[in-house]
Amino acid sequence: MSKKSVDFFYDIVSPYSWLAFEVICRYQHRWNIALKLRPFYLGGIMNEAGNKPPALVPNKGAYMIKDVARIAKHHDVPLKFPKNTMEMMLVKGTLSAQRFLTAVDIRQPDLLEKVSRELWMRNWNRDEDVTEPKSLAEAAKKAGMSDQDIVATLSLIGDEKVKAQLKAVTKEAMDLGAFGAPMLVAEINGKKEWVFGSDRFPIFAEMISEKWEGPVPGVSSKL
Ligand SMILES: N[C@@H](CCC(=O)N[C@@H](CS)C(=O)NCC(=O)O)C(=O)O
Repeated sequence: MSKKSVDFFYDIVSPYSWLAFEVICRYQHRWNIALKLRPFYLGGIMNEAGNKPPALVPNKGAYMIKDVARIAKHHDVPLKFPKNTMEMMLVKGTLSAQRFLTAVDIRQPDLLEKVSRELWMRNWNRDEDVTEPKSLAEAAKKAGMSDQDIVATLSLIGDEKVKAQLKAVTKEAMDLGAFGAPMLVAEINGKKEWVFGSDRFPIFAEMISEKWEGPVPGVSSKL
């Protein structure tokens, strides 16, 4: 049976995207799916959709810190809030990181999963920078990219082709109706259907007729 295509739209600024990313990566070889990782720019989505980061509502922001910590534990993802989350999200941002991931997708798509994870480890585990070329290079190195490829990939960050691809992927999500991250998209009866959030896997599994076995498949207590 041919594999069902699943697209995962994410931005490493988003902690819920990291949780969903680890889950869909765990399932990519358990479900009959062809997973395509789609780095997009959440800042662009927020602007275009007229939305704003949930943490800007003070009570929601305070709840999110607890919520994300609980889900991270439940999902077995080593997520820790950085000291200055707002600065990381809103001042420093992730535009260059998302362009870097786009360049990785163009040059070495097989490394996209590992480089994405290393960038999340930087901003959502070790409270390290993800804006400087040196930081992106360190993440790529940890992900197994060669020094020569790192130089070539970094040089593409400002390239029109990379900027255009990031814009196109962001627009593709917008055209589907995006307002946030993460998004899981599948083609069902010839039509693209999607869910928003790291908490919609049971529904998504049902949509694509696959079995949901919890965020850490194989561990029954995490169902
Ligand atoms: N309930 C969702 C929440 C996901 C979420 O809040 N994502 C943020 C980015 S980290 C977002 O884009 N929110 C937009 C919104 O809530 O309108 C989950 O558990 O994953």
